[in-house]
Amino acid sequence: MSQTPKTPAKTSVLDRVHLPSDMKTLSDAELKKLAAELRTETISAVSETGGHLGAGLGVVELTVALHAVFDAPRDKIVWDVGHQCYPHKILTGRRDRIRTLRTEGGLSGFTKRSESPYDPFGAGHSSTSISAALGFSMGRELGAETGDAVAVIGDGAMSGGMAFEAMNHAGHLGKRLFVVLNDNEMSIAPPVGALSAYLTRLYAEGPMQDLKAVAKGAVKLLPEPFQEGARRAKDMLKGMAVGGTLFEALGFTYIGPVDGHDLDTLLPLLRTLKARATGPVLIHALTKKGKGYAPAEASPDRGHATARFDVATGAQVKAPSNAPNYTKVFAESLIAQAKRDERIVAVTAAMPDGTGLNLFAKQFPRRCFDVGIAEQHAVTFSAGLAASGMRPFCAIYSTFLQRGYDQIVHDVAIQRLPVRFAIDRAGLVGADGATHAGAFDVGFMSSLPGMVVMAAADEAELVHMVATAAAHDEGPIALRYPRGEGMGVDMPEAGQPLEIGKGRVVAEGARVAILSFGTRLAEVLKAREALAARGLAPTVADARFAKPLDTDLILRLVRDHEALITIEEGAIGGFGSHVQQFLMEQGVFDRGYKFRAMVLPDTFIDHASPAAMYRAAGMNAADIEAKVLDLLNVAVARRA
Ligand SMILES: Cc1ncc(C[n+]2csc(CCOP(=O)(O)OP(=O)(O)O)c2C)c(N)n1
Ligand SMILES: CC(=O)[C@@H](O)[C@H](O)COP(=O)(O)O
Ligand SMILES: [Mg+2]
Repeated sequence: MSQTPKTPAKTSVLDRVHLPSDMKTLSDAELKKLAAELRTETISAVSETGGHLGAGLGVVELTVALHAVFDAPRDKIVWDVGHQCYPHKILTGRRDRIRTLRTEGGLSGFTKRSESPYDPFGAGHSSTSISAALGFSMGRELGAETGDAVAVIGDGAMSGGMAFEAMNHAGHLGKRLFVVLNDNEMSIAPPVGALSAYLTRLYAEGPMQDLKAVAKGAVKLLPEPFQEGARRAKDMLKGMAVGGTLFEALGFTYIGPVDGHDLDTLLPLLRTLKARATGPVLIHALTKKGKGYAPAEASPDRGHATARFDVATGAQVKAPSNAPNYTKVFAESLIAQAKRDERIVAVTAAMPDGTGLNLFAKQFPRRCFDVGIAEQHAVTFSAGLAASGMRPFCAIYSTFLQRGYDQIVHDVAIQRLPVRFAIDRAGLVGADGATHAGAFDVGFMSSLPGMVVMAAADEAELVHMVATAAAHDEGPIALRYPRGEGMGVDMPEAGQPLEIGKGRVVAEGARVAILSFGTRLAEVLKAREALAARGLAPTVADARFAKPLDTDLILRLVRDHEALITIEEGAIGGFGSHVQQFLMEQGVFDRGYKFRAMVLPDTFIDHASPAAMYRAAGMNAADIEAKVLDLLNVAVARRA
């Protein structure tokens, strides 16, 4: 294992590199030095900001080699997911802002087109890079002013269906395209699946190839004088069970596996390929997640993501928690339900820790499935499980569930199968920003006939909602809950199924009613306190369900109040829209009734702290208070 780097470090070569063009005059020896300095700089930056660490450390040499050989931004280097792009950002004119990563107004933690011409394609979700790179490649064929296209994709992301759809198409088109498969034998958790086993076999059965042996794969691509030597290298390797068959069958020239940390291999290989390749090429590079930083290398997720940390010890600076987080409450509630109902099974798409299903898997290893980064499959697989008589909880972050929408419609909802969707990270997530915000699930789930959609107002409600989902055999049901800590409320001994489609009144008041869906309830109650001080305490209700709506409750609130406000942490087209539609059909607006729906603004909110995002979204107690006062035509002093 490598040693923890000492700081402060000298960065004499890195200091001379402001853009990749500055690397063109560096010798290979200097490029090696650059890689070492880049690694130190990455560790130092992430220690101050927190963020994705392990993936970036694993691609330091690849990043240096790609930028040394290719000509970005004319050549398009497309990073899959984008969580490994911090070293790339440092080399592409953003070193001076690298310590602003993932903070308000600072650099994004992913690639982002609006941030730099060196980020030709934005990311955050996985398995998109080959499709995007192929788009650039074909754009060039059709006359677009662009250079080579290079996709850098991890072994985890390669398990996503889109990657294969893209390779299938690229192989068919047969045009020049580079895919670097960055194989570190890790996703966030250890990778699962036959593909992962296949990749392992590719190098377990044959040694890692040095440049000479790599010529086996690249033989057609090497300059004529070298081809004979390369052929000999190939002959030497004959009989060795070196693979690449799958990729070759898809129409790619397969090269590898090569040591993705060895610049003596990477640089000449990429130079040769850049000079000679004509069709699609896949370079299989073996790397280590967390490479070069002992605490990251030693961590079970190889340092995937981290809070701020002390570089010398690796100790992370974490805020103390005051309440259990929603993910853990979900997992423990599900375990309790699964003890009573052996039909309950759980499905995650490569996020066992993130969804809490790692805890479920410990208790019920045979009843928990990690399907890899394959949300579409996760949904239809769950539908199949449900059709077989099982009762699957398909636990997927809101943002990643977007991938499986047709499957939710076609395979689950139309067939009314009892799949239970546990939608974690629903709402604003903070530092991961717009790509990871759970903004749309209420809209896309509650527009489906027969779907039951719940949102937990606090962690105790979540326990009851898991019980509700477990008891709901009639069709699909979804429960949403946010990232992070609960409210610190008293927890029930056991979850009790809620009556489907019924909300609850939390506090009686007058004139205005606020109907909350989800965890903004706490802010609503804060606003109520402030309004009470003015003698304007509103009635507050928790809808619990966006579908079916509690129409009795809504009509009662309308009947007894001058105005109704809904609030949810979701985009336009969700709970508030359904309430509005209902009231419209009832003719309530014909009488000039006052109604407002507080939803996330119609913009993608950039990364920031959750508090700043709520401020930007106008979702805080002060905003709710202002909305009530506005509806009641109460003049207030303008806030600074
Ligand atoms: C569609 C989608 N699902 C899940 C994720 C969460 N996620 C981010 S990185 C990652 C693992 C990626 O593994 P790999 O591609 O091998 O990259 P590595 O971190 O190993 O470098 C996962 C599951 C995501 N970003 N996008
Ligand atoms: C890159 C990626 O998609 C994940 O690593 C994501 O950042 C995880 O988010 P959580 O921290 O909310 O699990
Ligand atoms: Mg990986």
